[in-house]
Amino acid sequence: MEELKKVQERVILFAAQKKNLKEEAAWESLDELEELVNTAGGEVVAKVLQRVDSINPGLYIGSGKVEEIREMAALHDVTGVISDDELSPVQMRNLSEALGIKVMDRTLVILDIFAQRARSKEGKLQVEMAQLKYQNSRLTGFGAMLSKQGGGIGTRGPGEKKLELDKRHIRTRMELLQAEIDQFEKHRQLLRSRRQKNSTPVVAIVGYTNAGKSTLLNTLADSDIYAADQLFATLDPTTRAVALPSGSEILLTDTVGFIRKLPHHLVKAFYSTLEEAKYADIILHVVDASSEHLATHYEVVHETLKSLGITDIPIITVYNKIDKVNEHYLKDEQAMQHVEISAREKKNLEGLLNILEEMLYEKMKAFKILIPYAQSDLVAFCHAQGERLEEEYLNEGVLLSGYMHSDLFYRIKDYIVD
Ligand SMILES: Nc1nc2c(ncn2[C@@H]2O[C@H](COP(=O)(O)OP(=O)(O)OP(=O)(O)O)[C@@H](O)[C@H]2O)c(=O)[nH]1
Ligand SMILES: [Mg+2]
Repeated sequence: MEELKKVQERVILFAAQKKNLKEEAAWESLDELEELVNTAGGEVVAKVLQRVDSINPGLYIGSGKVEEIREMAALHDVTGVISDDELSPVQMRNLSEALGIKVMDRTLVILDIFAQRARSKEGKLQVEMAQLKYQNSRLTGFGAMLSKQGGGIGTRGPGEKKLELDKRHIRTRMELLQAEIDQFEKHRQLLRSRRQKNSTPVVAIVGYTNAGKSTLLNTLADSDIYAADQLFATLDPTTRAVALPSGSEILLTDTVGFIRKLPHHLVKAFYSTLEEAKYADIILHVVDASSEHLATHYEVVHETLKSLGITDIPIITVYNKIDKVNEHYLKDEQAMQHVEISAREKKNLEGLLNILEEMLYEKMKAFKILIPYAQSDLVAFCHAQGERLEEEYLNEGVLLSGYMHSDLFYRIKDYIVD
């Protein structure tokens, strides 16, 4: 493995803001890009926003603005520039020719952070795959430029491997990766079907990056997975068992955070592990209630869920960091359920668990049945599907009482006693 040169990036960020969009939103997005760059280890020297009627297909921004950035770059001795929107291969090539320095975009920065953060084998495979897809379409300008540069944002692979830049190699490598990813996929399906048989309810925690998802899982499951004040602290999903107030158990899964402007194909690549959420019984949408950008975050999460095909799972909106909030904030009155908590200060966790339990078991109904001893399979069925069971051995058979999902009542209806 080749050692990568450690390059301290000093960059200028830039964005084209279409006139029909609010200027405030464009700055908000640029500020977030700065946070991403800092997370990736770079330093932002300046931020440039240009209002445009339409996006320049050749350069993304106007040529006058490009010249302005070129002068600014020379003056501040920067190593590169980063666009807030994903650049087309053509725009990237033209811009790097015009500026003579490394040209990057938001997608590349996110990929770079993911490359540094991936821990699991599957996570690493997925990041590498997404990086190769990104590069494959940009080899003409971008690849040559990266080889010249030899380090910095966009050149790191999972585990600091140097990225392969040859087109033929990329294709072969992508096929190999896909085969391995498929294996993981199958394995996950198997685990999932086992869990379904087990009937332990699965609850997935989703939300914007840095909302406090991992902190919530840690508090509830008394675990110590990595949680930190940075974007994309979590990349690999983690599942822990958590006891509800009644004593029954759920499986709680933490997931990778969402962010605005993530291109669709990347959503698919990175969020395939979010399939766990797709099969969850309930989704906890954790929102940082103290963020001034709460409304955007909220929307991005709902949009991303929709693009992943997750539309019919009940969502509990969890307003987190309530300890930091003192003014009124936007509340989602539309949400089926919402609750205010502080994961870090352990405030109102019982409230959250109670709502969770209520929602999970609202379709559970009490039953009391008498099963003849010959029907031991039915007793086993009740043990698998029932909750809070009590049993008594009588002469005629087993007297069982407890709670069961009403959809399953047809299996026991012949044995019901008052
Ligand atoms: N004040 C306050 N801070 C919190 C609370 N919950 C989490 N945090 C802080 O918010 C930061 C982000 O928390 P994480 O749990 O890592 O957030 P996450 O949603 O898992 O973030 P990613 O994995 O990066 O997407 C950390 O510094 C936490 O200490 C809370 O209830 N109150
Ligand atoms: Mg996390």
